[in-house]
Amino acid sequence: APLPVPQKIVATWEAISLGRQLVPEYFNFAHDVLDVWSRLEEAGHRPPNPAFWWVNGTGAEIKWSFEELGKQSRKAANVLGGACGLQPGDRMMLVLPRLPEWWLVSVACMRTGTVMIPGVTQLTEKDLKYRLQASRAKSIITSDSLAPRVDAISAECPSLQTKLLVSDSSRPGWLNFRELLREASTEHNCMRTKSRDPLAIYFTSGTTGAPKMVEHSQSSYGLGFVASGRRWVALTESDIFWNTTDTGWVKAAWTLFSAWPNGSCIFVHELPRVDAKVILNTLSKFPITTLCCVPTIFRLLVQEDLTRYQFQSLRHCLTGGEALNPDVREKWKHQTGVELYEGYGQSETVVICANPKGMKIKSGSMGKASPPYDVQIVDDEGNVLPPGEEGNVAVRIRPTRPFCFFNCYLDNPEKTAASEQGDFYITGDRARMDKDGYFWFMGRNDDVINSSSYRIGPVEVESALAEHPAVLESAVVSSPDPIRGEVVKAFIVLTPAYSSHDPEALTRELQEHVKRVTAPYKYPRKVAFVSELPKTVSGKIQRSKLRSQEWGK
Ligand SMILES: Nc1ncnc2c1ncn2[C@@H]1O[C@H](COP(=O)(O)OP(=O)(O)OP(=O)(O)O)[C@@H](O)[C@H]1O
Repeated sequence: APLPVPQKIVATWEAISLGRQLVPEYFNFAHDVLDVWSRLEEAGHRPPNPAFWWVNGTGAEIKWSFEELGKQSRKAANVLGGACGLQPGDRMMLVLPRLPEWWLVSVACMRTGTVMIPGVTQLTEKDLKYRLQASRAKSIITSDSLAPRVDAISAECPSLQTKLLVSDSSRPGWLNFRELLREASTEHNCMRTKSRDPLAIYFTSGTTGAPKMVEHSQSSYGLGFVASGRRWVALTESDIFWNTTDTGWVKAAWTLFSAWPNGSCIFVHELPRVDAKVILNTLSKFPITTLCCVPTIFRLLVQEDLTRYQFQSLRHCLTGGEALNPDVREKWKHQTGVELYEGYGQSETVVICANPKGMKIKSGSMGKASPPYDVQIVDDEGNVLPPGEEGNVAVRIRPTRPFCFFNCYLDNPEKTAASEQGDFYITGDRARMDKDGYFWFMGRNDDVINSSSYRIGPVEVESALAEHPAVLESAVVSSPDPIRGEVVKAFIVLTPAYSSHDPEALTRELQEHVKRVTAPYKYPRKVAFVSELPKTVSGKIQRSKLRSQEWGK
């Protein structure tokens, strides 16, 4: 029997996403995906759930169908092309809290061919100046809290022509986006972009040297997540997908490009700060079917009494961005009945490894290579290593560079070249692959500890510590030692129940515990109890900060 219309259309995108069908020469996500869903919705091919659902936790709510999203984003496109004076190919910084305007402006950028540069709202004046200068952005859109920081540096950013404010009040020198949007026309002709045209630029977090600009194309993002959205995120047109990520992080784009091609609803909570109870209450109150959070948040959630909540619609959970400790996955699954599916990727890529729904999970593994990527473990010369051996996680880019891959590090051919070795792109992460094709993350290259010629991955030690009831979370790094050169040191945040225990006795107990659950040489010879761990805005543990502190550099 012929497939119903939406399934047939999505199947075509999925085939492209999997590398089984050629990427079309022209592609624009707004025109070729969102406007198509608008028509499918109108023809009754979609349940009546919204395409976008935003709440702020204090009663305000916004729901848009694909039709309404189309209308609002065409208005927004007219603001960018009109008052804002943006031409196709111009760049715009997009730094907003989790406000509906972030999604509107993202789509408006697609409609006008504007290259968006998302950033997090924690950017300082210095960060903003660096980003505006390096990217030569013509425009920036932000909210009240960041506007003064932009004003302080905008004179030093000669390319910056317009500043757009998302606010109910006005500010001298700024265009008011909400006012302009109200008056804008709903008629707009979508720009006909080529698949290879730039769509977005992301600044890496710059843990090593100045942040680099990662450029993605209309198709790398626009079509690169359809298959993983279907298989790993397991989305269909009746799903409601909540990812708690900050808008400035690639995960917000991953969510957009996974959910909307599959006809799913993107759910957003403004979440001014991460609060476990707010997250759990939101999951109870709204018919969210699919949840994605970084492991840090799941670590917080499993500390709560989850049996007090009823998640009526929740059926699929995901995590990624850093390693998931098996203990956290088990606790979540045990208390909610819902499995936690881990994925792995980078700003430079789409999903590199994942645990698609239904695949057997090996606890502690980040899953198998996600097609169309050919993922291998290679040595420093780019030679493929056999199963079981530790090496660099690498994605094959020769003879064929996957379409769903970054174009380059902008204005930085040396860095682009340095990220390649033989036929591969080198991620900078260390792992091994087992004979069944599952990948086991060890750590970032720089985070791996060399102690008395043993190589120790921090994640394994942290996961061992996580199994002990005293440990809320931990970061394991190398620390100098006069005899061994370097040793394992664990920075540990205790659970409330253990916070007043005798630190020396607890240190010994935790050391014995690690010796019992992993190879004894991996145990932390040094232990420090701390009240919190340094983290990036996206919630990742910054081991490099602790390491520099240990080594005094
Ligand atoms: N499931 C996972 N398990 C372990 N690590 C992960 C996982 N998912 C992502 N990561 C880590 O996150 C990295 C990608 O993160 P991202 O591209 O956001 O930039 P970043 O590494 O935080 O920034 P920068 O490259 O500037 O340091 C991966 O290379 C890996 O180290």
